[in-house]
Amino acid sequence: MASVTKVVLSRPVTFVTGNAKKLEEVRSILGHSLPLQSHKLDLPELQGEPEAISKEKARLAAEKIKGPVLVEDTCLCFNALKDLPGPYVKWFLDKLGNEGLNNMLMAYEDKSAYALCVFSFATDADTEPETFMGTTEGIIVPPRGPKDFGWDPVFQPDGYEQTFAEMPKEEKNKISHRYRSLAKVKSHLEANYEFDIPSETDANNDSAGNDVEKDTPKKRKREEDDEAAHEETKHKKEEK
Ligand SMILES: O=c1[nH]c(=O)c2ncn([C@@H]3O[C@H](COP(=O)(O)OP(=O)(O)OP(=O)(O)O)[C@@H](O)[C@H]3O)c2[nH]1
Ligand SMILES: [Mg+2]
Repeated sequence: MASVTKVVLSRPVTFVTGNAKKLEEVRSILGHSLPLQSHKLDLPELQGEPEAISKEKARLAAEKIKGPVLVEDTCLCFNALKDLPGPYVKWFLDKLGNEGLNNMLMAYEDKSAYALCVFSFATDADTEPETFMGTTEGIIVPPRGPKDFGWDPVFQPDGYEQTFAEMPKEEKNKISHRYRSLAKVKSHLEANYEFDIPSETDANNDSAGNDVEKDTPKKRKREEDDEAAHEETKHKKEEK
């Protein structure tokens, strides 16, 4: 059997996103299977097909981080609307809310939709990013469940009675578009790359000198506390 020469990476992969909820799911899906750190940055996004948007995000992220990066772009596609809002769901959700997403399908009998996650991995800014797609099929329903993550309250995956928002997180993370895409990322990286990371301290900074914080238990705990405090304030506001 021909043996595959693996590419050696001397830095952890930096997951670049401006979305704390995505990061939370990525961490819990990947666990410690991959040396991963995060960098909070809301990257500019092209208009176009999901794969092209995700790839361009990876190029921009790799330019900024100057090391191996992982990014993702998430779409929510309504079959009756020929896959719209797709990659533009963020803006539809911002302007119209979950009720508005429902109303968009009012004129159609077909409420079916799919969630699509397109991860892109790039070792550096000059190498073509590799993309990995994962989808979960479902239907769009009136909002049910906690409102702490995007359109989760209106997406009910096929074969389930609960919306993504109503499901325990562990359940969503076993069937989600993000899980399915990350499973491909993980097996591709395991098969083609190996990590040889020099020292603990070096890994705390990327080669561009950005302060990229390592994913330590202490960091996670702090972020969980921040998140909990944020949620508590949000709920108090909503109760008023
Ligand atoms: O209910 C949800 N369940 C999910 O599993 C999920 N994943 C993403 N989203 C939302 O869909 C839009 C994607 O836009 P998006 O991919 O550009 O993300 P973003 O701009 O928030 O982060 P990033 O681009 O910095 O990574 C944004 O509104 C996200 O909040 C989700 N909502
Ligand atoms: Mg975005």
